[in-house]
Amino acid sequence: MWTVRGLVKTYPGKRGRGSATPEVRANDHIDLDVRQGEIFGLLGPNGAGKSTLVRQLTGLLRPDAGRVELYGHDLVAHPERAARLIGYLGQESTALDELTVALAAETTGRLRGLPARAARAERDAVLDELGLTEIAGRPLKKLSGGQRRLACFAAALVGERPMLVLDEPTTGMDPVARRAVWAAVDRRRAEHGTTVLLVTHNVIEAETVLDRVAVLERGRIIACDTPSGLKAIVSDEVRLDLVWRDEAPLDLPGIPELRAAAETSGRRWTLRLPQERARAVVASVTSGPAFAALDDFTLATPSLEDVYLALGGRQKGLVKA
Ligand SMILES: Nc1ncnc2c1ncn2[C@@H]1O[C@H](COP(=O)(O)OP(=O)(O)OP(=O)(O)O)[C@@H](O)[C@H]1O
Repeated sequence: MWTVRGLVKTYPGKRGRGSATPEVRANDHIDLDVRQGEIFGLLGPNGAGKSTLVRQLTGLLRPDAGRVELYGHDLVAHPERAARLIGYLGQESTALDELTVALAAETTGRLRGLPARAARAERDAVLDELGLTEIAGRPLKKLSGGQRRLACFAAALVGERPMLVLDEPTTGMDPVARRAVWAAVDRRRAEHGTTVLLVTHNVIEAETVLDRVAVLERGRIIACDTPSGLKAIVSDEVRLDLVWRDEAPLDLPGIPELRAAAETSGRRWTLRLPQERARAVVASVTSGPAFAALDDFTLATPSLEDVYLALGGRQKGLVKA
């Protein structure tokens, strides 16, 4: 339904004495197929090229090379057609900031071709659905970050589109607002077969809501599958976190070897180990003198972040809760 082939985007470098910047290949031959009715995710660290990809898929940025087709429309040749097919929630909301929550939703509906009465009816229904009725009269710029994000999401829903593109929709939201977002997405999927493309850093959310996910790293897709299919890559591994009370007891046998294998952050050591080995390590640090130096430990099954690292992802901080 959404077909992307060989998409390339390079931002030119800047010349300048002492401040020259090199060109950036933000998308490097991307191929992608998003299917009708699925929630498809783009996961990757800062600067991986997610927003650049999304802006090309929505007709907002022209690719240097490649094809983007949505419902048979060529969006590279006809980017203006994207607006009729896609409800887009970008990272910034500046265009709506001066408006009240109600007016932002209503105006979006009108811009999408709804008659005045229908735009008002949809506005009221969406604000009610998302629990925004009480703050409907307040300007977006006077709301908290999470409230503003929810209001922009509400506006993106008015004037129903078959495709929703959401760039980090739940950033800054509390759990109640997050749940409202995912319930609204689910409802549209069940009632209208809406397809969703979701950009996220949040691996926990990704594992919960996505049908399939593409992992981006420096402009390339390094893996694409269901969350459980991706996790099968590292299924024999577990993550062991050790938190030391004070200094780690490096004088004890085995501890220096653990440190060499661990990713360390202050008193916390994170190890990704085969299950057998993890069991042996837990047995050794929870008995004898090492235990006295240990403050806490946790064993966890792999997350998409572990998959990202196993695939050769280099940047820490994929997770942004
Ligand atoms: N307008 C621009 N001009 C020059 N370089 C850009 C521009 N926009 C993005 N880039 C660069 O292109 C690369 C990809 O950026 P992009 O915003 O697509 O990444 P992202 O995965 O969406 O990151 P984030 O998670 O931080 O939003 C980065 O190296 C970024 O610095």
